[in-house]
Amino acid sequence: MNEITRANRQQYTVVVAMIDIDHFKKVNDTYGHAVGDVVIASVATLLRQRLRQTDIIGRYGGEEFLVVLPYCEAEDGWKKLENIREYFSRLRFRQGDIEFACTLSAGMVCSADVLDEERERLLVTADEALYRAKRGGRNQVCQ
Ligand SMILES: Nc1nc2c(ncn2[C@@H]2O[C@H](COP(=O)(O)OP(=O)(O)OP(=O)(O)O)[C@@H](O)[C@H]2O)c(=O)[nH]1
Repeated sequence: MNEITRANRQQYTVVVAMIDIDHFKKVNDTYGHAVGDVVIASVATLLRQRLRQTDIIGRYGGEEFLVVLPYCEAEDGWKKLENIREYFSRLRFRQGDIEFACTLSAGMVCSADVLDEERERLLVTADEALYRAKRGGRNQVCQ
């Protein structure tokens, strides 16, 4: 998490977000692992298309992504993630004649909104927000 350390040192705000496809096990179980992989790849493409080149996008485990947005305020970060969430929910995937849709949940935190001593654990805080998004019904961005 060099970017977070740098942001703390140089005092610019950074948004950290965890993004997770909803009920993904069901996608695999219903349509197969290969189709699941297509869904994961589409999230990666969407993130690359909708975020800046200087933003950091990483795959964090199976169907989970971690993004770090340097020089980004909470409001702006939330809007970007909400836009990605909305767009993804409107995508349609196919397996033969069957068409289906997926949703994703995201948890985010902005470094400006946490105490100094908590800046090192932005990832944990973002993960807690993701948990709230899941518990709150999924297909939403929580901070
Ligand atoms: N197709 C595919 N599946 C993967 C990959 N990595 C992990 N998975 C699957 O992703 C699923 C993750 O499911 P869970 O974490 O249990 O949660 P979920 O079904 O997404 O439900 P919620 O996160 O609670 O909405 C598991 O079934 C994994 O096998 C991958 O690279 N490709």
